[in-house]
Amino acid sequence: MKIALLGYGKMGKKIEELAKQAGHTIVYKKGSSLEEGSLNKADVAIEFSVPETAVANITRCFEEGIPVVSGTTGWLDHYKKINTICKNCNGSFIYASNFSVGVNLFFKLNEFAAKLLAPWDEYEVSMEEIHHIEKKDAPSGTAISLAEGIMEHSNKENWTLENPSEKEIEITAKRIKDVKGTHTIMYDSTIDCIRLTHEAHSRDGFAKGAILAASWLQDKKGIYTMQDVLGI
Ligand SMILES: NC(=O)C1=CN([C@@H]2O[C@H](COP(=O)(O)OP(=O)(O)OC[C@H]3O[C@@H](n4cnc5c(N)ncnc54)[C@H](O)[C@@H]3O)[C@@H](O)[C@H]2O)C=CC1
Ligand SMILES: O=C(O)C1=N[C@H](C(=O)O)C[C@H](O)C1
Repeated sequence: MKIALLGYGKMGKKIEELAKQAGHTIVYKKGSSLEEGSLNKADVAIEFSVPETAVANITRCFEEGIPVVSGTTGWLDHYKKINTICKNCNGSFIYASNFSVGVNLFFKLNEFAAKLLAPWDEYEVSMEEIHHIEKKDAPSGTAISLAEGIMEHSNKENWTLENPSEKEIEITAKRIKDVKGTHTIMYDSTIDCIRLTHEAHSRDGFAKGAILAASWLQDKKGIYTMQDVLGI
C-alpha cells in the first residue's frame, strides 16, 4: 500500500516505522516545515497533525480523491462540514479518537458498564485521562468518546472539566511526562468504587490500528468508523 502521511510528529513517525516494517511505502510526508513526495501517488492518506490544520488536510485528500484516515483530535466542531465535503467529493473517510484495538474494545466495555450501572443511583460516574505534557487538547478525544458512550446509556447529558452538575460527567485531565494515554472510568459510592482502566504502554497500538484502518478503507467509498473496521 502506498501511504501519504499528513502530520509527521510522534504519530506520523511511528506510523512510518510500522508501515515500512509491514512492507508498505511512504510516498508523501507533510509536517509543519516539511513536504516530500506526491500526495496523488498515494492509495490512502493517514492524517495525525494538529487541530488547526486537520480540516484543511482532510479536505485536500477528498479533493485529490485519496481515501483518508484521521486520528487528529480537537477539531470535531467541524465534523459535520467534513462529512458534507466527503459526500460531495464521493470520498472515503474514517475518523477515530483512538485507533487502538484495545481502546475500541474498551469502548464496548464502557457502554456495557454504563447500561449495567444505570439503575444504581448510589454510584456516581466520573473519568480521569492522563497524557504526556505536549498534548494540546483536553480532555482527550478518547475521553470525549467514552463520555458519549456513557451518555447514551445513562441520565448524563454532558461532560465537563470542572464543577459538574447532576447531569454532567466530570473529566479530570492530567498531564504527566511520557504518559502515552491512560483512561479510567470510575463508579464511586459511599461503600465502594468500581474502576475500569485502559493504559497504553506505547504508541504502537494507535499506529497499527491506523494502518489497519487505512488498508481496510483504500478500496471503499463513504464514511466509516473503527467499529466498522473491526466488525464489533
Ligand atoms: N486517534 C488516535 O488513535 C490518536 C490520536 N492522536 C492525536 O493525533 C494528533 C497528533 O499527535 P502527535 O503525533 O502525538 O502530535 P505531535 O505534536 O507529535 O505531531 C503533530 C505534527 O503535526 C505537524 N503539523 C503541524 N502543522 C501541520 C500541517 N499544516 N500539515 C501537516 N502537519 C502539520 C507538526 O509539525 C507535528 O509534526 C493529536 O491530535 C493527538 O491527539 C494521537 C495518538 C493516537
Ligand atoms: O495525544 C495523544 O497522545 C493521544 N491522543 C488521543 C486522544 O486525544 O484521545 C488518543 C490517545 O489517547 C493518545
